[in-house]
Order: sequence, then structure tokens, then C-alpha cells
Amino acid sequence: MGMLDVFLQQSISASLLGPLVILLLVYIISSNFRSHKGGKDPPGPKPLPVLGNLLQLDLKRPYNTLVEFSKKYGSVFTIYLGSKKVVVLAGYKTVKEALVDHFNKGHGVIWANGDSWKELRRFALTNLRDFGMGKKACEDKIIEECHYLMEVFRTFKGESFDTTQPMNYAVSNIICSIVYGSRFEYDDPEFTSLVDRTNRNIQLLGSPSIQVYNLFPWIGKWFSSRKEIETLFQANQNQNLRLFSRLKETLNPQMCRGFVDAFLVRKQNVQSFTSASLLGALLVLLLVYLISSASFSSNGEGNEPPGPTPLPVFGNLLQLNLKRLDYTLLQLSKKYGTVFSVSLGPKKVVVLAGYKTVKEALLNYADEFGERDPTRIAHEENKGHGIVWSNGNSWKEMRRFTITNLRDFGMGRKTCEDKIIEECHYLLEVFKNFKGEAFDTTQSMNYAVCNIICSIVYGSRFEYDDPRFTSMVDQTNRRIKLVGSASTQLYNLFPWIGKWFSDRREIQNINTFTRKQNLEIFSRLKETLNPQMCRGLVDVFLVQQQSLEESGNTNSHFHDENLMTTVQNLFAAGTETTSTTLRWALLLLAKYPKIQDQVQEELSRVIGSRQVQVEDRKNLPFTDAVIHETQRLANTVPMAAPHRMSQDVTFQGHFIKKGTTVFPLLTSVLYDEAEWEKPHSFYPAHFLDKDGKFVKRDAFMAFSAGRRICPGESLARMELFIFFTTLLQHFRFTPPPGVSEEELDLTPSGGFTLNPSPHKLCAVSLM
Ligand code: HEM
Repeated sequence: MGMLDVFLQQSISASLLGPLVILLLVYIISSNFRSHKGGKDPPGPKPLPVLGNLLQLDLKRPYNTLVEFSKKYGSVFTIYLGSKKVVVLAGYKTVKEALVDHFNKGHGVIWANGDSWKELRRFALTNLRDFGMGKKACEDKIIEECHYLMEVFRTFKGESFDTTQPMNYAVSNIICSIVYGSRFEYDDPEFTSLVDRTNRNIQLLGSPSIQVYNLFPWIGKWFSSRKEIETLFQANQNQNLRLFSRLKETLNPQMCRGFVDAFLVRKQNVQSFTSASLLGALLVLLLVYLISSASFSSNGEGNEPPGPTPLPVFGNLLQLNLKRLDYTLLQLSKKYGTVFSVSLGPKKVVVLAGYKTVKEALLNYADEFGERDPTRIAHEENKGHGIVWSNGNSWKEMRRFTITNLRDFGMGRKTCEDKIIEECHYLLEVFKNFKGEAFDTTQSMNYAVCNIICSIVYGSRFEYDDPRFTSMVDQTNRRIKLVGSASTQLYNLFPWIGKWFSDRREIQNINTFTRKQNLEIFSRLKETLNPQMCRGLVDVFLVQQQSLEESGNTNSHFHDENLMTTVQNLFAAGTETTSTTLRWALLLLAKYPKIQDQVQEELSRVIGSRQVQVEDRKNLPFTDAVIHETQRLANTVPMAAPHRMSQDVTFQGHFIKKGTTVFPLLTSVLYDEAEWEKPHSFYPAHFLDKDGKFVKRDAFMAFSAGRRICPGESLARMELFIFFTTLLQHFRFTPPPGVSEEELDLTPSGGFTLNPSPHKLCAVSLM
């Protein structure tokens, strides 16, 4: 676990680096957002893209940070609040020069501008003077209020108390006297609610959450503070309207009691004074007098799954390692339990952790948890077609069709076993050619495994040096890497910054390329199609498509887009997963030579030098256990593919809303400490009983479970068994010369699938 902690710490800082590097790119490309025409901008700290200087500011006490900045950048300096440029004036001289000396040159002050503001301000000043400032009447009012306040203080008889409320009531009453012409009693609910609401509003307005909302208004709907402000404002507005209407009823233009009376009289003559302006002015006046500290609290919402408090815009992204998201989520599950939520940017995701929870959700609530949530990039590529990223009837039909054809042309049929065996011999040849020298197994393993999909889908394999084939496999492989990259994950969450992501463009180019190649293959297959002798899945699809067209069925899901996407899905889902697992197996055996000894001993004892068959599996319990343990530890598809709730559900006491994205965290099942004796070690005994017989383990969920369980499981298991045993019969796998077993690195390189880090192995011939 120590190693894991170190890894995690490293990866968390890497996770921060990822988004920052991307933001830096955005910054470089969009640096014109700070470009200025003519003249020099005041100096200031260097802003980050999107966030500006927000991360350098103490949002709770921005003035402190600004005072610090002024020491470094002088009395006139620039900061960026998000992408909003703000010039700060610091120090008496500068502020006076700007606001007083240049006042009449048209510089603005607060919120309102223009003629309406000018008129309202003049009016407010006159009335403050008439009903308040500078007049004996007002002094009297303040002295009178002081006595009420002292009464309140006295009632505490020297005990400690919070001065906030009485002080607010006293000061507000001065405003009330000026504005309405009368004070209120401190226990008058009409008054206390008005003051308390205004006070709360000021707290909220100064809160970091609202400051961030001001800068990024498009995320406003996630802020409960914003909703609260609206409600408070509405309540105060209604109350003021009630007060105004009482004042209106008793209005005497010859004897104005306060600001409102004067305003109403003026309004009768001057059209431009609206009641909204009056409310605005009142609010400004109240705000000026009420001072309070800001506090930001995220309120727990009912029985929704718990989780770390999200930041605006970024959610919990800064706490997560996008390169090993599964591992960070596993750590979070230790704190927040088996059903918890995290926010990936603006997207809220519910995470299911641990064998029991994942099993219960995917099997007992199979329909509710059974929809797919296509990521942005997956949706752009698949557009709801195919199997992996689709839903509804189209998904059902394509999945049923695929499973039938995998059975007919692949799984469970002698023909497929033969195809794998044949392919194994081509692969052995490639390995032999390296004559015991160290080499990277990636490409040859991909070609061999991909040829099995080609045989099932097109009805024929390709030579390993056929450029049409190698380019398609290499490109598909590259695409899987790009789709799982941290940058693409960020694009999925913030698509508006997508045009700056080169990964996305590359994914699109690869998609165009593989589509073109597939179209050529489909058209060749069409030309030679014999409905009586289908060679593969594409033939069957074409025949079915033709017969549906002939019968006049125009609503069928057997259309060209579904053929193209299903084929591309099978290549993507069926190649890298299997070949990566095989590469993990070889790496693990090179690292643990004693386990390799045991596998080879069992193979030579039970099989000898003849070709291994699928039916030999039951006689090779140790080898079978090693393959299963490889799949468990390698954890090739760590979070399955994102699921989505098909309806509202209360699961383990938590309410999960329809449409919510759900991650079944397979890492947490395959590494569940309650299920596995040594979850983080390579320990084939997990799958063996005390007599050395193979035992199935329910928590072995490498292929997921429920409605979306991998439809290629049987094929994959057959491939893993035959490729692995045949290779181990022929070769001893060792680290390259000069590299010790301990030095072989098991740190996975992350993405949608987990791969071994780049490495080379020697395949030393045994026969
Ligand atoms: C060791 C090899 C493999 C592993 C570990 C694996 C694992 C998985 C996992 C975890 C899922 C996601 C399930 C979910 O979302 O809950 C999946 C989906 C899928 N896999 Fe596999 N897979 C492997 C090989 C294959 C092969 C060989 C094929 C095809 C021939 C294949 C085809 C698919 C398809 C089409 C889906 C999408 C299913 C759906 O959304 O309905 N997989 N696989």
C-alpha cells in the first residue's frame, strides 16, 4: 500500500499538471483575449487562462490579496477575475485622483451608469441631506435610536452576547427613518425579516460562490446561493411594495415624511423614475449600511449520495487524477462509502464501489443502471449507432445480432478455436524472428488478436505486413489511447474549448480514415456476397439488410451507419482489451519467474508438446488461475464504460436521479479488500482451493455484469487461454539483459483501458 500511496501522490500532482498544461495551451492560443490596442495596460500578476488570477486571490478576503499586490505592482494595477479584466486603484492619492479629481470626466462608480444613474444619485443625495445627513432632524433620530439600542444592550446584564442583530436593527432604523419617514420596533416581524434578509443577501453576494458565478454566469444553475439570493430579493421586493402602497395611501405632497414620499411626489411628474429604480436605490442604501462577513456553505441535499464538496466550474477535477481516475475514486470510496458522487467539471457522476454494491446495482437493478452514457467524443463519433455507445431498440437489436454472430463465427464453435490456433502459429513465427532479443510485444500481439476479429467480422485474416491491415490496427489502437487521454476527458467535460484540442482532431481524422477503409472492404464483400454462404458478420448484416429492404421494412435498424459503427466498435472493444491482457500476462510471468516455472511445469506435464485445445482448460487449473489473476490485477477496463440511470431510483438509501452518469468502479471490485486475500499482489492462489483445483470467484468482474456485460467475454476467454498457453509452451519470457525482474515496472499507463508501461521482453525459444 505504501507504494500505492506514493503513486497516488505522484499521480495527483500529475492530474493537476494535465489540466494545467491544457489550460496553458488554451492560453497560448487565445492569448489575444488580453491583447490591447494602443497604450500600456497597468502592470499586474500574470493571469492564467479562463481562471485569470482567481487562484491567487483569497476570495473570502480579496482586499487583503489586493493590498499585497499593490505593494508589488503599484497603486494602479491590473488583475483578471476569470477572463474579466479589472483595474485596481490603491492608496488614498490614487483613489482620490481617480474618483474625485476625474469624477466629472464621466468615470463610473457603482452598478448603474448614465443619465438615469446621475439623476437618481442627485435625488438620493438631496434627500439624504433633507431627511438625514447634515440636518438636526437626523441627529435627533440617531440619538433616539441610540437609546433603543442601549436598552437592548442593558437587557443582557453584562452577559456576553452577539452584537450583530441589535446593531443591524439600530442602523437600519436610521435608514428607515430617512427612507420611510419612521422607525420600527426591534420586535416588529415586518422590520426584522427585512433586515435579516438583506443581511443574508449581503453575505451571499460576497461569497466566493457568487463571485465565481459573476465571472462564469453560465454555471449559475448549479449555485444554490444564487437561487437563495433571488428568493430573498423577491421577498424584500414584495415587502417594500406593501410599504410603498401604505405610504402612497397617506401621501401628502406638502409634507414628505421621507425619501419614498419625495420620490413618489417626483414620480408623479417625472416619468423616468420607475419603481424598479426606487427599489434599486433602497437596496443600495441598505447595502451601504449593513456590513457583514461572507460565508460559503454547501448545504447537504437530502439523501443524495455524499461526496467531496465541488468547486464551481471545476467540480472535483482538481482533486482527481484524470490519468488514473479509477484509483483516485477508489481512495475517495474509503472516505465516502460505496455509493458516492463526484463532479467532473459540471458533470455530476455517481460512483459505485465494492463488489457487493456493483453487483447489487448491475444485477438487481439491471434496468435502472443499464443505460449507456456516451461521452461527448463517443457521441460525436457513434451518433447513437452500434453497440458500445447506443441505447434503446437500436442497441438491443445490434447487441443481439452481434452475440448471435460471435457465436456463429466465433465463440463456442470449433471453427473459431481453429482460427485462434492458426493465428497463434503466425504469432509464434514473429516471436521466433527476434531470436531471444528483447522486443516490444505490442504490435505483433495487436495484429494477432485483431485478425481474430477480422476473421469473425469480414471472414478472413490479413498478413501482418499488409499495409491496409497494419494501418487500420495501428490507427484503432492510437484512437483508443487518445479517447482515454486526460485531454479528451477534459474535452468531454468542457466541449466549448474543444477546438484547441489536437487530440480531438486526430480522433476525427482516424475515424474518417477507418471509415473509408471499412467502406472499401464492405464494397468488396458486397460484390462477392453469396447469401447461402456467409463468410462473416458483415455478410450476414448485408443479407439481412437486403431482405428487410425487399420486404419494404423502412424502419429497420439494419442500416449502413449501424453496420459501420458496430464493426468499428468490435475492432475497438475486441482488440486492445485482449491483447493488452496478454501483454500483462507475459510481463507478470517475466517478473515472477517462479510462477512462470509452475505454468510451464503444468503445461509440459499435462499437454507436452501437442497443440493446446480449449477443452484442456479443466486439466490446467494453475494456468487457468494465472490467467484469471492476470485479468484481476491488470484490471484492463477499470471503470467499465459510463452507465446512465434509466429512471429515478433509491439505491442503498441514496436517491439517484434519472439520467445521472454512473461509474461502476471495476477497480474497486477486482481489488476489493473484503473479497481478495492479497488485492494488490499477483497471487494466483486467489483462484485455487487448498487442493490446487480452480475455483470461480464471484468478485471476478473483469467483464462487468448485468445488461451491459461484455458480449465478447467467451471469445476473449478462449483467445486468452489459447494464445497464452501456446506462447508459454514455446518460449521462456525474461526481462531484457541488464534489467532485473524487480526492475520490471508494473505501473499501468492510464486511459480508458490500462496498459503496461512501455517495455521490452525477451522470448527465449524452448523448442
Ligand atoms: C480481455 C478482454 C476484454 C475485457 C476485459 C472486456 C471488458 C469489457 C467491459 C468491462 C465492458 C463494459 C461493460 C459495462 O459497461 O458495464 C465491455 C463492453 C463491451 N465489450 Fe468487452 N472486453 C473484452 C473483450 C471483448 C471482445 C473480444 C469483444 C468483441 C468481440 C468485446 C466487445 C464488447 C462490446 C461490444 C461491449 C459493449 C457492450 C454494450 O454496451 O452493450 N469485448 N467489455
